[in-house]
Amino acid sequence: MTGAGAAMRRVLESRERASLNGEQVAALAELAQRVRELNEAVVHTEVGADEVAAIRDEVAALTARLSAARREHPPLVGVGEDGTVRHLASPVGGVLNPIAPPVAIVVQPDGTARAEFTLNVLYEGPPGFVHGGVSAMILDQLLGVAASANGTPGMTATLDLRYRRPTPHGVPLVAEAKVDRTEGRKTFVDARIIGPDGRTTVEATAMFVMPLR
Ligand SMILES: CCCCC/C=C\C/C=C\C/C=C\C/C=C\CCCC(=O)SCCNC(=O)CCNC(=O)[C@H](O)C(C)(C)COP(=O)(O)OP(=O)(O)OC[C@H]1O[C@@H](n2cnc3c(N)ncnc32)[C@H](O)[C@@H]1OP(=O)(O)O
Repeated sequence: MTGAGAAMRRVLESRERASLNGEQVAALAELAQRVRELNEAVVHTEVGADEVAAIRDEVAALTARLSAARREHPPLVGVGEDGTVRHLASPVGGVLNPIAPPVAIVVQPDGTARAEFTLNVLYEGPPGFVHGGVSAMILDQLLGVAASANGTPGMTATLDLRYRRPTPHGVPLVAEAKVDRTEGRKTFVDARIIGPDGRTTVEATAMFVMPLR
């Protein structure tokens, strides 16, 4: 394992996060997906007030059932040789996190972190378009994964964004990030979101700094 990977492992282990097996992850991921659908249905519903009240009580009862046995911290899965870790409850693409937009990041052989995804109305800012903070969050994650895949993970120290044109929701988007260079504990990464017409909507550059301990 690289020094960076070992450092990441120490950071993660110090937080005493549980690991789940594949079957447990799959079952909880399906639950999270149903809750994601519930979230969207809440935003769009036009059912009457009595039905809203009845559903509210049913949801509260389900929350109570799930809370009958609780972990202190959300679980994580696996730390790879390159220092990467699958953060199951990540707010970006975390399969167990019902508020996470469905952004599955794949690292390509040349080190580019890439994701294809469609955002629904839950992530809307200006009507018809993605909230700028959501774009920033997705790019931060992608930038961080690229830094980790490079064997130089770190904390986001700077994140610069340029919103070139509005990012539409409800249509397929692509985001990609690639390490530009490293300088000691610092890793500089570039990223962008690309709209369905192939034009860049948001550009980002970030500097990640590996904490000393
Ligand atoms: C190894 C563990 C890394 C943890 C990774 C995180 C998550 C793990 C999970 C999954 C991994 C997979 C993918 C990644 C996923 C997502 C990415 C999202 C990441 C985040 O969501 S993360 C949250 C937001 N992020 C913070 O919460 C940072 C708070 N902050 C700090 O934790 C410290 O601030 C830190 C560590 C940044 C630096 O602390 P430090 O003590 O090591 O720094 P120090 O002073 O020694 O500086 C050393 C050199 O960096 C320069 N420098 C430092 N900071 C600078 C700045 N802001 N601007 C310009 N230059 C800066 C100095 O100027 C000096 O430069 P020079 O050497 O040239 O003089």
